Amino acid sequence: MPAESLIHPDDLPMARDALARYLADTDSRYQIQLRVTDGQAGWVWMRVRGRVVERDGQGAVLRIAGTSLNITGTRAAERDRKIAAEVLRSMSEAVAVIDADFCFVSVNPAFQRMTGYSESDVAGLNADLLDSDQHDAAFHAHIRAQAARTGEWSGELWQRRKDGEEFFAAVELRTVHDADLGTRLHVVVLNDITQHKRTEQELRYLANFDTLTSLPNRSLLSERLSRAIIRAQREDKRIAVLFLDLDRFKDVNDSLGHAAGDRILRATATRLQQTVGAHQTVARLGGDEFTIVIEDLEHTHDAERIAREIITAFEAPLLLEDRREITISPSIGISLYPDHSQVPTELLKQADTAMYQAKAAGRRTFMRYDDNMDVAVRQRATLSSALRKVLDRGELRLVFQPRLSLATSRVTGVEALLRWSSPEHGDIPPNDFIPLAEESGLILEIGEWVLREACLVLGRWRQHGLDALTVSVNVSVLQLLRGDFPDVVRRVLADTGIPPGLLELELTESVLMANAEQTAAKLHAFRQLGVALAIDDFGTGYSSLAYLKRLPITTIKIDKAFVDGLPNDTEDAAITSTVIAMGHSLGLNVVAEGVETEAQMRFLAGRGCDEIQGFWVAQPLDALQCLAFIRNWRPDTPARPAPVRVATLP
Ligand SMILES: Nc1nc2c(ncn2[C@@H]2O[C@H](COP(=O)(O)O[C@H]3[C@@H](O)[C@H](n4cnc5c(=O)[nH]c(N)nc54)O[C@@H]3COP(=O)(O)O)[C@@H](O)[C@H]2O)c(=O)[nH]1
Repeated sequence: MPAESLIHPDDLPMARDALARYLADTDSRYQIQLRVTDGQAGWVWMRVRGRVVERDGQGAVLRIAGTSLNITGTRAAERDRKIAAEVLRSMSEAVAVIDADFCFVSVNPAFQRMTGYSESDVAGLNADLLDSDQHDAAFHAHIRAQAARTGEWSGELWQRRKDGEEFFAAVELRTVHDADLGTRLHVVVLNDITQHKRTEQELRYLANFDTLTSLPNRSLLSERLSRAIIRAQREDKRIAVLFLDLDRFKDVNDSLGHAAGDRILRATATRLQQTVGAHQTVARLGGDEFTIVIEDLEHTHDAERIAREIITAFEAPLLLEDRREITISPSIGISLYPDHSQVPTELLKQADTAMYQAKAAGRRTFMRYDDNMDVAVRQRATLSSALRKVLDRGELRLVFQPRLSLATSRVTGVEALLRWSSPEHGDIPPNDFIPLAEESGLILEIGEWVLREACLVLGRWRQHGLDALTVSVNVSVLQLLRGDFPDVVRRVLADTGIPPGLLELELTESVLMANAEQTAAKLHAFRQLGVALAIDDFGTGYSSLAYLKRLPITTIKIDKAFVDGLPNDTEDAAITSTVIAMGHSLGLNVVAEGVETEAQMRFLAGRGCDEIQGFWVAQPLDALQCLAFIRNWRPDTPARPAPVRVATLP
């Protein structure tokens, strides 16, 4: 027993107490651990053991003998072991100690939480029970070989839990030498990073794919196009970039609602991928714009063939997820590597430009890029901005083309046709500026002006006694789908005093068919007003007889394209005869457009066509000329007077 002066003051009470208890026979042996000064600066831990070696006659202790052992080193090692065990126990990372044969020696609680295996489950078993099938045997063998050779391995790999579920783990393996066992042990630390990996994958997906259609987005498209160009350069191949935009998608979206719009976009994505095949890149750039990259082109006309196939594929209605069917057509622009550019962004821009030209050419078609298109695009932009000022500057006017009844030889009505005479750009044909007005939405304002002006002119003519004359006004799809067009018509009729039965609205066949459901309601509203409804350009769309029957149409106007070949072209003759018969069977009035010759007129009269319109009767005339024409017209004139021509744009 060391002298009390040498014992650490904190340990002295415990040492005294232990001695007292031993002497009182409470404890059978005397054994304590305490700090004792070594006489220098520090303290050493001693294990002190003692026992009574001499007593007096009354049994009182006279002498205790014992041993003191310096245990400073052992206590430090013990403390380190305890700390290490506690650290292992409380770690969130799973730790497994495995032997040189890769069999488990011990695992910590986090290992059990992560893998489902407790220490007793795995003790002595090979660590390959965690191997997942996501990696092949060679991969696992490689890790073990490296661990055995270098004493370390770190990386990420799939592991399998006790319940079979797989998890993605970040693994650190270090080999340590166990002096006690005289062997090498591998300490393996595992971190479950499955969630992290999923988030990373989701972020990568979001950065590269369009969430609505699951197609590659603009960023992945650019990457793929760049890679395709490198491949094509190496293999001396061609690439086509097809830029596709759905015709009038905005109107459909606005009228059917955005949920339906989303369904259309998804169905479009599927139709496109099915048409071009899974190996070609179909991407969505946003809105209703899609891009297709066709690799390994043999000939440039292969790109056009594919564009044609896409347009044909869209002739069949898209079946939406809610089982609704909708027909929508695409316009496609094509650019080619290396013919047009070798730069991805340029190719995309050129295909986009060509797509706009396809739209301008009447939609539902494709165009191959050429350098002149850039000039055309600039011209369109200039015209577009000039168009914004037409109404304020009074640059618009109407011309009127008479319509003749074949039964009575009387002029029954006129079609109002819009003209734009710009001081800067000259006379611009409606086929050039109406699509621009539709794109910008200006057609709503312009269309209302046309309607009001046509009714005002008819009102003036009625004062000259032409009180049975009708006026037809062309209506753009945008007017029909957007806003309150039936209210606009009602208001204009009320303001101008025109009886509703004298107004006819002309709608093109493709407009009616592509937006059948939404337009039907509006058409019924017009019919309730008493306004007549004509299908313009009949035969150029895809309307079915059954469908026509369901629409409250009053007139069919046979497109000029079918009249042109009359009377000799057998196909045109058959088509016009059928349309006339079909129209009559549905109780409709049939008008033939673009009649230019007497022979055409006689053929149509022979087939019972009700009315004709065209240069043979008269070109479109300004209001005064037209009034004069109608008033001078003699139904009983045996020989028709020479057709009226105007010097300016018809
Ligand atoms: N939404 C609106 N569209 C309009 C309006 N005004 C015209 N248009 C549409 O523009 C297209 C071109 O029209 P236009 O250049 O006026 O041509 C018309 C006639 O001039 C022409 N026509 C008539 N008869 C003959 C003929 O015998 N030969 C011949 N070569 N051309 C002829 O046809 C056009 C008539 O078109 P349609 O409407 O189909 O009856 C045209 O699509 C117009 O609809 C407007 O105010 N709003």
